[in-house]
Amino acid sequence: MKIGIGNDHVAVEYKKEIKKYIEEKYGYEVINYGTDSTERFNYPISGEAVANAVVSGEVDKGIVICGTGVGISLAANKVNGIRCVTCSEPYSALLSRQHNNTNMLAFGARVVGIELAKMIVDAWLSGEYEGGRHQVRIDMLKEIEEKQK
Ligand SMILES: O=C(CO)[C@H](O)[C@H](O)COP(=O)(O)O
Repeated sequence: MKIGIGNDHVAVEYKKEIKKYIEEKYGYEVINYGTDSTERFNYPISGEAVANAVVSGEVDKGIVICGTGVGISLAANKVNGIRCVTCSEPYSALLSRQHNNTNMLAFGARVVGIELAKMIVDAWLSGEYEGGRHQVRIDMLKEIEEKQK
């Protein structure tokens, strides 16, 4: 499993800790698409970079972090094929995998403490898409994307 990770200037140390956590706990390869500098860095750059890596298959899933998780998830969700959830608790993270087949997770370094963020990551990584009745809704999301082309 390969995970792409991205962040802005707000979440540099936070990103490093989440990256290390996933590598050590799961043994997954975590590829960094974010900034390692605390100089102001515009979140759409890394949101789009991780999203492109997910849709191209360069990585299997993506995790993106900014101050609130909002801006960077908006950027990711602009890329066709991305379903990025912004979470501040584990329940939605898990259900977003089971029902919405999310391929990216976002959270806010200014919102969610690092230990809660690890619980959100655990819930999200453990969730398996259930398909069935949910697939028609995923197909409808795809249709919305197609209509925009
Ligand atoms: O949360 C964010 C986007 O949703 C950004 O991290 C936040 O807007 C950055 O703010 P500033 O430039 O004041 O550090």
